[in-house]
Amino acid sequence: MSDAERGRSLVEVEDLEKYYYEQDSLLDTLLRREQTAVHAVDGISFEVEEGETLGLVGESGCGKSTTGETLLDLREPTGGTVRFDGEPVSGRGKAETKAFRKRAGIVFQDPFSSLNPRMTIGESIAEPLKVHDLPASDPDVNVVTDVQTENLPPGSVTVDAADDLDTVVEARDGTATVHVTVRGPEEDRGELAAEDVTVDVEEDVDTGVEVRDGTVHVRLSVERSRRELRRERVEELLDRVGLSADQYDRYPHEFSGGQRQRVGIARALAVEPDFVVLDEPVSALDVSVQAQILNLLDDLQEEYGLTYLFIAHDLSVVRHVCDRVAVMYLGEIVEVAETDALFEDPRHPYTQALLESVPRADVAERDREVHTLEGDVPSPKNPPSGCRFRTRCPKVIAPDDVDLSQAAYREVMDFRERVEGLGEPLPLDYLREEAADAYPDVEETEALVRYVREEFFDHDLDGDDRAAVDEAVRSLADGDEESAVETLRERFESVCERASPDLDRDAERPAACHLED
Ligand SMILES: Nc1ncnc2c1ncn2[C@@H]1O[C@H](COP(=O)(O)OP(=O)(O)OP(=O)(O)O)[C@@H](O)[C@H]1O
Repeated sequence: MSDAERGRSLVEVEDLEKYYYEQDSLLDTLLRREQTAVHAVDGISFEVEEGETLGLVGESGCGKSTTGETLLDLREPTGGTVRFDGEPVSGRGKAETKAFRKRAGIVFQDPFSSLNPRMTIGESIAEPLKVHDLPASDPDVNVVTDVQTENLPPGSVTVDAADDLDTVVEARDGTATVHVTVRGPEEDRGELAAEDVTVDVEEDVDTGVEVRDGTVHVRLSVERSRRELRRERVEELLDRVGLSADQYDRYPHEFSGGQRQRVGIARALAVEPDFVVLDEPVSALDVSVQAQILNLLDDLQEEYGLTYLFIAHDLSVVRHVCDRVAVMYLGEIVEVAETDALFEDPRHPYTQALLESVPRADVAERDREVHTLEGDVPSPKNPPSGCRFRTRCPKVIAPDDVDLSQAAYREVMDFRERVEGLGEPLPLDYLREEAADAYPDVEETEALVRYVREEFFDHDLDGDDRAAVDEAVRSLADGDEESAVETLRERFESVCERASPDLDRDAERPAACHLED
């Protein structure tokens, strides 16, 4: 979509936090220890503009689904606000919540587990219609008729349309127009009777004709029951999502993954929402089917003027679908950009690393050096200080007087983490034994110093860098962990661990990285 078409924020997220609390063990419960908070979403702000598709990407466990579910008021936020069309989504009354649920829906990754296996797919799609008592007439919609007459004198026809015709006639800009043609007999047979008149209506409405005093009175109405109307609506939806009306009575297990996802989409669209969270809608599907579903989502967006939040871990999917992309890491948004800008010039090292791991079709590109992301996302129970990506970042900023390659600096940082008890603990007794075996003629502590340097550092350390590491190992040998931590911190502490970089949303290219400061 063009920039001119976008602009108004439909969803506004401000400092949103969602923590999960879980007791670690039975012992914690018995001792009434304080619960550990899982910082799934930790202070994010962004907006989704009307009519756009905003991508939300990041590795598994970064908090994408939690964000989507909190946006839809399916989870209560721990802090911050979500506004939909200017109104806060949580803490509202029953009626307002119901009205919001009609306007905002979700498509899940796995349509099989989100569809009730005991319901036919028609029933599944009809369910939200039932909940919202639909189809129903909208009092704000004006029903009008567009009448053509044939073989009848001017002014001899009146057409009366019931107010609720908008339940079956699609409204555009607040008006539902019914197109009617009323025909009289080809030849004049004297006095006109109702049987001589035919009424054709383009839309699917019921008609009644009476002739009184030479005037034809046509009545347009909907005579079908709500149940019949629902079935019709579901059949239309099935057709619209690429299935067929006669599949209404089939069960989910009779469908392929792609077909089930089409059902999931029809179910989400049944109540004609404005906003849909697509939570990894194609991740569970074969690659060949993915494109079909993405095309369908695209067509439906165009047709119904939908706004999407598209959650994905796979950047390659996002590229062709999203107008803008927000990149999430460990509960935070680290970069937001227009899709093309993000792919052509990613600013945050995490975005760069995610892009590096996207497989390229291009043969020339396949040979390029790939720095895929190493390790896992750290636990959101105890996120790293400062920049959360720093423990895996290939561009951590060393202090000015530390002149080490990034690889050497990374080794120091990883070692420091272990000394600080954040990574895997150092097996000190084992290292002592190994050091004594390796250097039997060297004093015990000095042997450990040498051994640790050899074991943990592939890159050479010189001068003050080496002195700081050696000094820290001596402190460890003395059982003084605190001094070891302090010595290493004094020499090597990075701005990336000291301060959390902000995402300046007013910047031309917002990226929460100290390299952008
Ligand atoms: N109900 C819960 N209780 C406790 N922790 C939870 C709960 N739901 C999610 N989490 C944790 O919150 C973090 C964020 O999870 P979330 O599912 O939102 O991430 P995600 O980016 O969507 O990942 P995925 O793609 O794997 O779903 C994870 O560490 C997850 O383990």
